[in-house]
Amino acid sequence: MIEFEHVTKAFHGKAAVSDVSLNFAEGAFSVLVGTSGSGKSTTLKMINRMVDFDSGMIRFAGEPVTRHPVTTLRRRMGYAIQSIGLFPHWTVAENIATVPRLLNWSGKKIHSRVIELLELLNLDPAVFYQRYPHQLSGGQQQRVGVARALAADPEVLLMDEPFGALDPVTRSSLQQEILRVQRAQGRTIILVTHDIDEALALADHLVLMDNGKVVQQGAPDTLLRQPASDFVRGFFGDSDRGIRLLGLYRVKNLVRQGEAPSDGQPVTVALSLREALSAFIQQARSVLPVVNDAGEVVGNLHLQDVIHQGVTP
Ligand SMILES: Nc1ncnc2c1ncn2[C@@H]1O[C@H](COP(=O)(O)OP(=O)(O)OP(=O)(O)O)[C@@H](O)[C@H]1O
Repeated sequence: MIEFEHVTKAFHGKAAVSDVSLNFAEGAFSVLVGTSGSGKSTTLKMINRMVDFDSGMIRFAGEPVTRHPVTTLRRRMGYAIQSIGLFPHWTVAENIATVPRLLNWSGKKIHSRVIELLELLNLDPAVFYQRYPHQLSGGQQQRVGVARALAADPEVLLMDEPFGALDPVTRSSLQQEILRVQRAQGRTIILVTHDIDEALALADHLVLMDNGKVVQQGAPDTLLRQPASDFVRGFFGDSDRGIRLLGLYRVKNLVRQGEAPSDGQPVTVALSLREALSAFIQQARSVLPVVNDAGEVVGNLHLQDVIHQGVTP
């Protein structure tokens, strides 16, 4: 859906992005991670032409982005950033309605969409609808920024550290919400983050950048199991790779069915193996029963199977 071919961008003679070739597939959740100053934000901003590239080519839906009028691009691509850029003299509702208003939606449709998004992002409409940005906490402003980006149901969502100022609980629930939206509606999402665990939790397609270049890209599992260089290995923390791999798998992948249910507090099929490992340690057991979403016992989980799954070469 979005293709980079040998794209280069320099600021004041210094390359920020060098010879980057990438393909962001339709419906995929792509995540850019990397060291500070490695060119992630610049890469993102070149997609909706907030920054122009110097050489190479970027295509959106088969056409060079330079052939799409900037206004059209911005309507088709939602954009959410950490330092959120809400309009200070507009209420929360007006901010969220920015693009729907540009698209001439009816007042009624805009109102119901704003309510729906406030609820989605856990902001009580009765409290927040009429507030102004300066009356919100940083995390609430960020959520309004995400709501604004989602408002007109864009084909592509570009997000630059959108959850940066959130506490871990809100951050995790918003991550789940974005994943749900992406899976349910097949949205193409490209997200920049510093947070390795966030990147691993969200990405179908992970792009690791360093010094303006793509160092490795692929499924998270591939980057963890087959790091292309010592830099990649070090980036994911050599000693944490096994634990991080466990975060990519669910209990349901390893259930041993047909065994007599073990003693112990059950784990659920949807739990990550990383969380299941904590349950083994907390309960000082090597086998735990597994329950499905309806709470029925479906088999056992063995600690040795979990450990095996987290073994890296
Ligand atoms: N508008 C600009 N003017 C001059 N230099 C810039 C500009 N934007 C980015 N740069 C430089 O380009 C390089 C890449 O910056 P970019 O913001 O893309 O990196 P990043 O990977 O997103 O960094 P971070 O994770 O720290 O946000 C950096 O060296 C930065 O200083």
